[in-house]
Amino acid sequence: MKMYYDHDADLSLLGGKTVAIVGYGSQGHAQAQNLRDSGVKVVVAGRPGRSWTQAEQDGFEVMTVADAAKVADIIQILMPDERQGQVYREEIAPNLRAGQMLLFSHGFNIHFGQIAPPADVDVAMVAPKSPGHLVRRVYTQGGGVPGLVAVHQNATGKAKEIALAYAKGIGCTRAGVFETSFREETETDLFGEQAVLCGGATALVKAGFETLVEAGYSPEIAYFECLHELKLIVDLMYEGGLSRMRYSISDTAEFGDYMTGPRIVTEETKKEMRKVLEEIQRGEFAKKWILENQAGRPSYNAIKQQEAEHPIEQVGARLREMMSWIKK
Ligand SMILES: NC(=O)C1=CN([C@@H]2O[C@H](COP(=O)(O)OP(=O)(O)OC[C@H]3O[C@@H](n4cnc5c(N)ncnc54)[C@H](OP(=O)(O)O)[C@@H]3O)[C@@H](O)[C@H]2O)C=CC1
Ligand SMILES: CC[C@](O)(C(C)=O)C(=O)O
Ligand SMILES: [Mg+2]
Ligand SMILES: [Mg+2]
Repeated sequence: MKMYYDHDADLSLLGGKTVAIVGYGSQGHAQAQNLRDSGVKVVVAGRPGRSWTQAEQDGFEVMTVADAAKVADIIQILMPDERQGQVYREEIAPNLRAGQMLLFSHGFNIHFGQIAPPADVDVAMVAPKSPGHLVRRVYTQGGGVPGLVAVHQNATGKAKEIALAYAKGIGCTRAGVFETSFREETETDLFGEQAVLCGGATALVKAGFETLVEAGYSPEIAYFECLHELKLIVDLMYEGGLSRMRYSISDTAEFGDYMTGPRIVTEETKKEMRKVLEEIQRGEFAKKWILENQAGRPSYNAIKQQEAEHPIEQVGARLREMMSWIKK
Protein backbone atom coordinates (compact mmCIF):
# COMPACT_ATOMS: atom_id res chain seq x y z
CA MET A 1 0.00 0.00 0.00
CA LYS A 2 1.39 3.44 -0.83
CA MET A 3 0.70 7.17 -0.92
CA TYR A 4 -0.24 8.87 -4.18
CA TYR A 5 0.38 12.53 -4.99
CA ASP A 6 -0.47 14.82 -7.94
CA HIS A 7 2.33 13.42 -10.11
CA ASP A 8 0.95 9.85 -9.64
CA ALA A 9 -2.50 10.69 -11.02
CA ASP A 10 -3.53 11.46 -14.60
CA LEU A 11 -6.52 13.82 -14.85
CA SER A 12 -6.71 13.22 -18.62
CA LEU A 13 -8.22 9.78 -17.85
CA LEU A 14 -11.43 11.70 -17.06
CA GLY A 15 -11.29 13.52 -20.42
CA GLY A 16 -14.43 12.83 -22.47
CA LYS A 17 -16.09 11.19 -19.46
CA THR A 18 -19.14 12.44 -17.55
CA VAL A 19 -19.15 12.25 -13.77
CA ALA A 20 -22.55 12.15 -12.05
CA ILE A 21 -22.51 13.38 -8.48
CA VAL A 22 -25.54 11.78 -6.81
CA GLY A 23 -26.52 13.99 -3.88
CA TYR A 24 -25.55 17.63 -3.48
CA GLY A 25 -25.00 17.82 0.28
CA SER A 26 -21.82 18.22 2.31
CA GLN A 27 -19.57 16.05 0.09
CA GLY A 28 -21.66 16.36 -3.09
CA HIS A 29 -21.44 20.13 -3.50
CA ALA A 30 -17.72 20.14 -2.67
CA GLN A 31 -16.69 17.29 -4.96
CA ALA A 32 -18.90 18.55 -7.84
CA GLN A 33 -17.45 22.08 -7.65
CA ASN A 34 -13.83 20.94 -7.25
CA LEU A 35 -14.12 18.55 -10.22
CA ARG A 36 -15.67 21.27 -12.38
CA ASP A 37 -12.86 23.67 -11.44
CA SER A 38 -10.41 20.90 -12.41
CA GLY A 39 -11.94 20.80 -15.90
CA VAL A 40 -14.06 17.65 -15.51
CA LYS A 41 -17.58 17.34 -17.01
CA VAL A 42 -19.97 17.02 -14.07
CA VAL A 43 -23.73 16.54 -13.80
CA VAL A 44 -25.58 16.50 -10.49
CA ALA A 45 -28.31 13.97 -9.68
CA GLY A 46 -31.00 14.28 -7.05
CA ARG A 47 -34.69 14.61 -6.35
CA PRO A 48 -36.71 17.81 -6.65
CA GLY A 49 -36.10 19.94 -3.56
CA ARG A 50 -33.54 22.08 -1.79
CA SER A 51 -30.36 20.42 -3.08
CA TRP A 52 -31.65 20.24 -6.65
CA THR A 53 -32.40 23.99 -6.62
CA GLN A 54 -29.03 24.79 -5.05
CA ALA A 55 -27.12 22.75 -7.64
CA GLU A 56 -28.98 24.55 -10.44
CA GLN A 57 -28.19 27.92 -8.83
CA ASP A 58 -24.55 26.84 -8.72
CA GLY A 59 -24.68 26.33 -12.49
CA PHE A 60 -24.89 22.53 -12.77
CA GLU A 61 -27.04 20.47 -15.09
CA VAL A 62 -29.30 18.59 -12.68
CA MET A 63 -31.27 15.42 -13.42
CA THR A 64 -32.93 12.46 -11.75
CA VAL A 65 -30.72 9.69 -10.40
CA ALA A 66 -32.06 7.29 -13.05
CA ASP A 67 -31.20 9.69 -15.88
CA ALA A 68 -27.75 10.34 -14.43
CA ALA A 69 -27.07 6.61 -14.21
CA LYS A 70 -27.85 6.41 -17.93
CA VAL A 71 -25.63 9.29 -19.09
CA ALA A 72 -22.65 9.07 -16.73
CA ASP A 73 -19.45 7.08 -17.00
CA ILE A 74 -18.64 7.53 -13.30
CA ILE A 75 -21.45 7.57 -10.73
CA GLN A 76 -20.27 9.00 -7.40
CA ILE A 77 -22.86 8.11 -4.74
CA LEU A 78 -22.97 10.94 -2.20
CA MET A 79 -26.37 10.47 -0.63
CA PRO A 80 -26.59 9.67 3.10
CA ASP A 81 -25.33 6.13 3.76
CA GLU A 82 -28.71 4.95 5.02
CA ARG A 83 -30.47 6.01 1.78
CA GLN A 84 -27.99 4.65 -0.72
CA GLY A 85 -29.22 1.03 -0.79
CA GLN A 86 -32.79 1.81 -1.75
CA VAL A 87 -31.91 4.49 -4.34
CA TYR A 88 -29.26 2.18 -5.82
CA ARG A 89 -31.75 -0.69 -6.20
CA GLU A 90 -34.60 1.45 -7.56
CA GLU A 91 -32.84 4.04 -9.74
CA ILE A 92 -29.22 3.13 -10.40
CA ALA A 93 -29.08 -0.67 -10.83
CA PRO A 94 -31.77 -0.86 -13.55
CA ASN A 95 -29.80 1.67 -15.64
CA LEU A 96 -26.24 0.41 -15.19
CA ARG A 97 -24.22 -0.74 -18.17
CA ALA A 98 -20.94 -2.62 -18.41
CA GLY A 99 -17.78 -0.55 -17.98
CA GLN A 100 -19.26 2.20 -15.80
CA MET A 101 -17.72 3.03 -12.44
CA LEU A 102 -19.64 3.16 -9.18
CA LEU A 103 -17.76 5.37 -6.77
CA PHE A 104 -18.24 5.93 -3.03
CA SER A 105 -16.73 8.21 -0.40
CA HIS A 106 -17.43 5.74 2.41
CA GLY A 107 -17.48 1.95 2.22
CA PHE A 108 -20.50 1.32 4.48
CA ASN A 109 -22.95 -0.03 1.89
CA ILE A 110 -20.49 -2.22 0.00
CA HIS A 111 -18.73 -3.54 3.11
CA PHE A 112 -21.95 -4.31 4.98
CA GLY A 113 -23.63 -5.84 1.91
CA GLN A 114 -26.37 -3.26 1.36
CA ILE A 115 -25.30 -2.68 -2.25
CA ALA A 116 -24.20 -5.60 -4.46
CA PRO A 117 -23.18 -4.26 -7.91
CA PRO A 118 -23.00 -6.49 -11.00
CA ALA A 119 -19.56 -7.90 -11.89
CA ASP A 120 -19.16 -5.88 -15.10
CA VAL A 121 -18.82 -2.43 -13.46
CA ASP A 122 -15.88 -0.95 -11.60
CA VAL A 123 -16.51 -0.29 -7.90
CA ALA A 124 -14.08 2.05 -6.19
CA MET A 125 -13.83 4.59 -3.41
CA VAL A 126 -12.32 8.03 -3.08
CA ALA A 127 -12.87 9.05 0.54
CA PRO A 128 -11.76 12.53 1.58
CA LYS A 129 -10.62 12.53 5.20
CA SER A 130 -12.46 15.79 5.82
CA PRO A 131 -15.91 17.31 6.21
CA GLY A 132 -17.29 18.27 2.79
CA HIS A 133 -17.27 22.02 3.38
CA LEU A 134 -13.52 21.89 4.00
CA VAL A 135 -12.99 19.73 0.91
CA ARG A 136 -14.22 22.78 -1.00
CA ARG A 137 -12.64 25.52 1.13
CA VAL A 138 -9.14 24.01 1.20
CA TYR A 139 -9.28 23.35 -2.58
CA THR A 140 -10.20 26.97 -3.32
CA GLN A 141 -7.26 28.05 -1.13
CA GLY A 142 -4.94 26.04 -3.40
CA GLY A 143 -4.59 23.04 -1.10
CA GLY A 144 -6.35 19.75 -0.70
CA VAL A 145 -7.50 17.37 2.01
CA PRO A 146 -5.99 13.88 2.35
CA GLY A 147 -7.98 10.99 0.97
CA LEU A 148 -8.21 7.23 0.74
CA VAL A 149 -8.58 5.24 -2.45
CA ALA A 150 -9.79 1.63 -2.69
CA VAL A 151 -10.91 -0.72 -5.42
CA HIS A 152 -13.60 -3.32 -4.70
CA GLN A 153 -14.14 -4.47 -8.31
CA ASN A 154 -11.85 -3.85 -11.27
CA ALA A 155 -13.98 -4.79 -14.27
CA THR A 156 -12.22 -2.48 -16.75
CA GLY A 157 -8.69 -3.08 -15.46
CA LYS A 158 -8.34 0.70 -14.99
CA ALA A 159 -10.35 1.23 -11.79
CA LYS A 160 -7.45 2.41 -9.62
CA GLU A 161 -6.09 4.82 -12.23
CA ILE A 162 -9.55 6.33 -12.78
CA ALA A 163 -10.18 6.62 -9.05
CA LEU A 164 -6.81 8.36 -8.63
CA ALA A 165 -7.68 10.78 -11.45
CA TYR A 166 -10.94 11.55 -9.61
CA ALA A 167 -8.99 12.06 -6.36
CA LYS A 168 -6.79 14.55 -8.22
CA GLY A 169 -9.87 16.32 -9.57
CA ILE A 170 -11.18 16.98 -6.07
CA GLY A 171 -7.76 18.05 -4.77
CA CYS A 172 -6.91 15.05 -2.58
CA THR A 173 -3.64 14.14 -4.34
CA ARG A 174 -2.32 17.59 -3.41
CA ALA A 175 -2.27 16.38 0.23
CA GLY A 176 -1.75 12.66 -0.34
CA VAL A 177 -4.00 9.70 -1.08
CA PHE A 178 -3.44 6.42 0.72
CA GLU A 179 -4.47 3.12 -0.84
CA THR A 180 -6.68 0.98 1.36
CA SER A 181 -9.57 -1.52 1.26
CA PHE A 182 -13.31 -0.92 1.69
CA ARG A 183 -13.13 -2.84 4.97
CA GLU A 184 -10.29 -0.77 6.41
CA GLU A 185 -11.83 2.56 5.39
CA THR A 186 -15.26 1.64 6.72
CA GLU A 187 -14.09 0.35 10.09
CA THR A 188 -11.53 3.09 10.76
CA ASP A 189 -13.87 5.87 9.62
CA LEU A 190 -16.70 4.64 11.86
CA PHE A 191 -14.30 4.21 14.78
CA GLY A 192 -12.69 7.64 14.27
CA GLU A 193 -15.97 9.53 14.10
CA GLN A 194 -17.49 7.70 17.08
CA ALA A 195 -14.58 7.45 19.49
CA VAL A 196 -12.44 10.50 18.68
CA LEU A 197 -13.55 13.09 16.14
CA CYS A 198 -17.26 13.45 16.87
CA GLY A 199 -18.44 11.25 19.77
CA GLY A 200 -15.24 11.49 21.81
CA ALA A 201 -14.66 15.19 21.17
CA THR A 202 -18.24 16.33 21.90
CA ALA A 203 -18.41 14.23 25.07
CA LEU A 204 -15.09 15.72 26.27
CA VAL A 205 -16.18 19.29 25.48
CA LYS A 206 -19.56 18.88 27.21
CA ALA A 207 -18.07 17.20 30.28
CA GLY A 208 -15.54 20.02 30.68
CA PHE A 209 -18.20 22.72 30.18
CA GLU A 210 -20.61 21.07 32.64
CA THR A 211 -17.89 20.61 35.28
CA LEU A 212 -17.04 24.32 35.23
CA VAL A 213 -20.66 25.55 35.16
CA GLU A 214 -21.78 23.13 37.90
CA ALA A 215 -18.88 24.48 40.03
CA GLY A 216 -20.34 28.01 39.67
CA TYR A 217 -18.18 29.45 36.89
CA SER A 218 -19.68 31.52 34.05
CA PRO A 219 -21.04 29.58 31.06
CA GLU A 220 -19.31 32.16 28.82
CA ILE A 221 -15.88 31.36 30.27
CA ALA A 222 -16.65 27.64 30.17
CA TYR A 223 -17.63 27.94 26.48
CA PHE A 224 -14.45 29.82 25.51
CA GLU A 225 -12.28 27.43 27.52
CA CYS A 226 -13.77 24.10 26.49
CA LEU A 227 -15.13 24.65 22.97
CA HIS A 228 -13.95 27.84 21.25
CA GLU A 229 -10.28 27.47 22.14
CA LEU A 230 -10.26 23.78 21.21
CA LYS A 231 -10.29 24.79 17.52
CA LEU A 232 -7.24 27.01 18.03
CA ILE A 233 -5.39 24.24 19.86
CA VAL A 234 -6.34 21.66 17.21
CA ASP A 235 -5.19 24.06 14.45
CA LEU A 236 -1.70 23.89 15.99
CA MET A 237 -1.80 20.08 16.10
CA TYR A 238 -2.94 20.10 12.44
CA GLU A 239 0.00 22.31 11.50
CA GLY A 240 2.74 20.53 13.42
CA GLY A 241 1.48 17.64 15.50
CA LEU A 242 1.25 17.46 19.29
CA SER A 243 4.73 18.95 19.72
CA ARG A 244 3.88 22.13 17.74
CA MET A 245 0.85 22.66 19.97
CA ARG A 246 2.96 22.03 23.07
CA TYR A 247 5.59 24.49 21.78
CA SER A 248 2.99 27.26 21.60
CA ILE A 249 1.27 26.72 24.95
CA SER A 250 2.81 27.76 28.25
CA ASP A 251 5.09 25.37 30.16
CA THR A 252 2.44 25.40 32.88
CA ALA A 253 -0.16 24.13 30.40
CA GLU A 254 2.27 21.56 29.03
CA PHE A 255 3.02 20.19 32.51
CA GLY A 256 -0.75 20.06 33.21
CA ASP A 257 -1.23 18.27 29.88
CA TYR A 258 1.26 15.53 30.85
CA MET A 259 -0.08 15.16 34.41
CA THR A 260 -3.83 15.35 33.78
CA GLY A 261 -4.50 13.98 30.28
CA PRO A 262 -3.97 10.34 31.33
CA ARG A 263 -6.34 10.89 34.30
CA ILE A 264 -9.11 11.93 31.87
CA VAL A 265 -8.59 9.38 29.10
CA THR A 266 -7.74 6.32 31.19
CA GLU A 267 -7.04 2.65 30.53
CA GLU A 268 -10.79 2.21 31.16
CA THR A 269 -11.49 4.62 28.27
CA LYS A 270 -9.20 2.63 25.97
CA LYS A 271 -10.92 -0.59 27.02
CA GLU A 272 -14.24 0.94 25.98
CA MET A 273 -12.66 2.13 22.70
CA ARG A 274 -11.63 -1.45 21.95
CA LYS A 275 -15.22 -2.59 22.60
CA VAL A 276 -16.54 0.10 20.24
CA LEU A 277 -14.11 -1.06 17.55
CA GLU A 278 -15.15 -4.70 17.98
CA GLU A 279 -18.83 -3.77 17.66
CA ILE A 280 -18.02 -1.96 14.42
CA GLN A 281 -15.96 -4.89 13.13
CA ARG A 282 -18.72 -7.41 13.93
CA GLY A 283 -21.25 -5.25 12.05
CA GLU A 284 -23.28 -4.57 15.21
CA PHE A 285 -23.16 -0.80 14.83
CA ALA A 286 -24.17 -1.04 11.15
CA LYS A 287 -27.11 -3.29 12.05
CA LYS A 288 -28.21 -0.90 14.79
CA TRP A 289 -28.07 2.09 12.40
CA ILE A 290 -29.97 0.25 9.64
CA LEU A 291 -32.71 -0.82 12.12
CA GLU A 292 -32.84 2.71 13.61
CA ASN A 293 -33.63 4.07 10.14
CA GLN A 294 -36.20 1.37 9.43
CA ALA A 295 -37.97 2.35 12.67
CA GLY A 296 -38.09 6.06 11.71
CA ARG A 297 -35.04 7.14 13.76
CA PRO A 298 -36.64 7.35 17.26
CA SER A 299 -33.34 7.45 19.21
CA TYR A 300 -31.52 9.68 16.69
CA ASN A 301 -34.31 12.27 16.73
CA ALA A 302 -34.76 12.28 20.51
CA ILE A 303 -31.03 12.67 21.23
CA LYS A 304 -30.60 15.29 18.49
CA GLN A 305 -33.34 17.40 20.12
CA GLN A 306 -31.84 16.98 23.58
CA GLU A 307 -28.35 17.93 22.36
CA ALA A 308 -29.66 21.08 20.62
CA GLU A 309 -31.06 22.23 23.97
CA HIS A 310 -27.76 21.80 25.86
CA PRO A 311 -26.67 25.11 27.50
CA ILE A 312 -23.36 25.04 25.61
CA GLU A 313 -25.35 25.48 22.37
CA GLN A 314 -27.35 28.41 23.76
CA VAL A 315 -24.38 30.33 25.14
CA GLY A 316 -22.28 29.52 22.07
CA ALA A 317 -24.91 30.89 19.67
CA ARG A 318 -24.99 34.18 21.62
CA LEU A 319 -21.20 34.55 21.76
CA ARG A 320 -20.66 33.72 18.10
CA GLU A 321 -23.12 36.50 17.14
CA MET A 322 -20.33 38.97 17.96
CA MET A 323 -17.71 37.12 15.90
CA SER A 324 -18.58 38.09 12.35
CA TRP A 325 -15.57 36.31 10.85
CA ILE A 326 -16.90 32.99 12.17
CA LYS A 327 -20.39 33.58 10.75
CA LYS A 328 -18.87 34.15 7.30
N1 LIG B 1 -20.26 14.65 5.40
C1 LIG B 1 -18.96 14.46 5.16
O1 LIG B 1 -18.14 15.36 5.26
C2 LIG B 1 -18.44 13.11 4.76
C3 LIG B 1 -19.28 12.19 4.18
N2 LIG B 1 -18.77 11.04 3.65
C4 LIG B 1 -19.67 10.15 2.95
O2 LIG B 1 -20.23 10.82 1.83
C5 LIG B 1 -21.55 10.36 1.57
C6 LIG B 1 -22.51 11.55 1.56
O3 LIG B 1 -22.59 12.07 2.87
P1 LIG B 1 -22.96 13.61 3.13
O4 LIG B 1 -22.25 14.48 2.15
O5 LIG B 1 -22.75 13.81 4.59
O6 LIG B 1 -24.51 13.63 2.78
P2 LIG B 1 -25.54 14.84 3.03
O7 LIG B 1 -26.52 14.36 4.04
O8 LIG B 1 -24.82 16.10 3.33
O9 LIG B 1 -26.22 15.03 1.60
C7 LIG B 1 -27.15 14.19 1.14
C8 LIG B 1 -27.58 14.56 -0.28
O10 LIG B 1 -28.27 13.42 -0.78
C9 LIG B 1 -29.53 13.84 -1.29
N3 LIG B 1 -30.51 12.78 -1.14
C10 LIG B 1 -31.00 12.24 -0.02
N4 LIG B 1 -31.90 11.30 -0.30
C11 LIG B 1 -31.99 11.25 -1.64
C12 LIG B 1 -32.77 10.49 -2.53
N5 LIG B 1 -33.65 9.58 -2.09
N6 LIG B 1 -32.63 10.70 -3.86
C13 LIG B 1 -31.76 11.63 -4.33
N7 LIG B 1 -30.98 12.39 -3.51
C14 LIG B 1 -31.11 12.20 -2.19
C15 LIG B 1 -29.89 15.07 -0.45
O11 LIG B 1 -30.83 15.85 -1.19
P3 LIG B 1 -32.11 16.58 -0.52
O12 LIG B 1 -31.69 17.99 -0.27
O13 LIG B 1 -33.14 16.44 -1.59
O14 LIG B 1 -32.44 15.83 0.74
C16 LIG B 1 -28.52 15.74 -0.33
O15 LIG B 1 -28.25 16.51 -1.45
C17 LIG B 1 -21.82 9.31 2.65
O16 LIG B 1 -21.46 8.07 2.13
C18 LIG B 1 -20.87 9.71 3.77
O17 LIG B 1 -20.52 8.66 4.65
C19 LIG B 1 -17.42 10.77 3.62
C20 LIG B 1 -16.54 11.65 4.18
C21 LIG B 1 -16.99 12.82 4.89
C1 LIG C 1 -15.75 12.61 10.99
C2 LIG C 1 -17.08 12.38 10.34
C3 LIG C 1 -16.99 11.83 8.92
O1 LIG C 1 -16.44 10.53 8.93
C4 LIG C 1 -16.08 12.75 8.13
C5 LIG C 1 -16.39 14.18 8.00
O2 LIG C 1 -15.04 12.31 7.69
C6 LIG C 1 -18.41 11.76 8.35
O3 LIG C 1 -18.91 10.63 8.14
O4 LIG C 1 -19.03 12.82 8.12
MG1 LIG D 1 -14.66 10.36 7.88
MG1 LIG E 1 -17.77 8.96 8.27
